[in-house]
Amino acid sequence: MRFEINSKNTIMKITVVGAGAVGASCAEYIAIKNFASEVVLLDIKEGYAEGKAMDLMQTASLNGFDTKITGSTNDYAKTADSDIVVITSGIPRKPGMTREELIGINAGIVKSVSSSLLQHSPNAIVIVVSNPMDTMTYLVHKTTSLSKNRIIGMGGALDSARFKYRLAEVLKAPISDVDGMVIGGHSDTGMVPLIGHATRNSVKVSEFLTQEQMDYVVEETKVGGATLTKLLGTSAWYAPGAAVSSLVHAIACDQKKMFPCSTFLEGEYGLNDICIGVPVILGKNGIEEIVEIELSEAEKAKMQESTEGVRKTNGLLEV
Ligand SMILES: NC(=O)C1=CN([C@@H]2O[C@H](COP(=O)(O)OP(=O)(O)OC[C@H]3O[C@@H](n4cnc5c(N)ncnc54)[C@H](O)[C@@H]3O)[C@@H](O)[C@H]2O)C=CC1
Ligand SMILES: O=C([O-])CC(=O)C(=O)O
Repeated sequence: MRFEINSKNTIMKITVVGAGAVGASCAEYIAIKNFASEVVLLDIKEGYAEGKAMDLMQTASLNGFDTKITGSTNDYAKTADSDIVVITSGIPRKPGMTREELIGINAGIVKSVSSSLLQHSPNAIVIVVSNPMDTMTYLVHKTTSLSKNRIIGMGGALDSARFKYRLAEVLKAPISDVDGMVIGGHSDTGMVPLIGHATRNSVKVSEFLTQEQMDYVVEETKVGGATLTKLLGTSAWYAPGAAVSSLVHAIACDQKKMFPCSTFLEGEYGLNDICIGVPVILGKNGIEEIVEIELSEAEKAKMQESTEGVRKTNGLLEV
């Protein structure tokens, strides 16, 4: 075995619920990064997770990983003692839909899945992916007894990756040259790409780009998921899977990396009783710190607007 040694110096078990497009992509990236001993894929569809796990395991000798991937049809006993659990179960949107429209079906799924997972892994760190993600993260917060540092919503890591893709496009620069972050709600209107903070090799992008180019980057970033949904007929999975695997890696290997994640706020950014995307430090304890950065008045106003959108969706929950 040649696993990267994680912080606990132990082996890591990770469960991914939902063996669909995002869940399988996430499992694949986790395996390829070779830091986990075991990934359990679980799905409600008979044989589906077992099939995906077998297919992925048959890439192991080709891709050079030792992570063991197993599948389970709704048997949570097989997920017992997971260190990290990822919830991707639920329906994706179709072209023309918003993420918020998924709440009716996905809230029930996320509530029952998180409860089943925690019965077998009461100390797990939970990463919520199912949409509408900020509201599903809030739901897990409200319906489980997990401490807030162990409940993490994935959206900002993906949105930031799309932001960097668009920045690189207009800058005509390699993506490795650009840096930028998206905070706020994970929705078509609620994302707040921090264009004023974005850089190319530490130089603000405003030095290179016109206002029109920066507006283009911001708008394309916000509708990044909708653009792909229109092209694919369902929502994206490669970048979402890669984004989740980056969060899992940061936690499993105690990397103390900063990502924008949806987290329960208690006064940070002047906000309370909401899960929304802000920069956090991820390590072995999950969210180890919420980082409060200085926002401009315009950014604060956008964050406020985003908050109102998330609260409206939270209001549809029956908790
Ligand atoms: N937060 C984010 O950045 C992103 C979120 N998403 C969301 O992730 C979710 C999954 O998307 P896809 O993988 O594309 O969908 P998919 O339809 O390919 O896969 C979902 C899987 O969940 C399973 N499932 C449904 N109910 C279940 C239950 N009760 N227990 C276990 N498994 C169950 C289904 O059988 C299916 O295999 C969607 O809600 C989507 O909107 C997708 C991309 C990015
Ligand atoms: O667009 C969607 O519905 C799925 C998602 O959250 C994303 O890809 O950002």
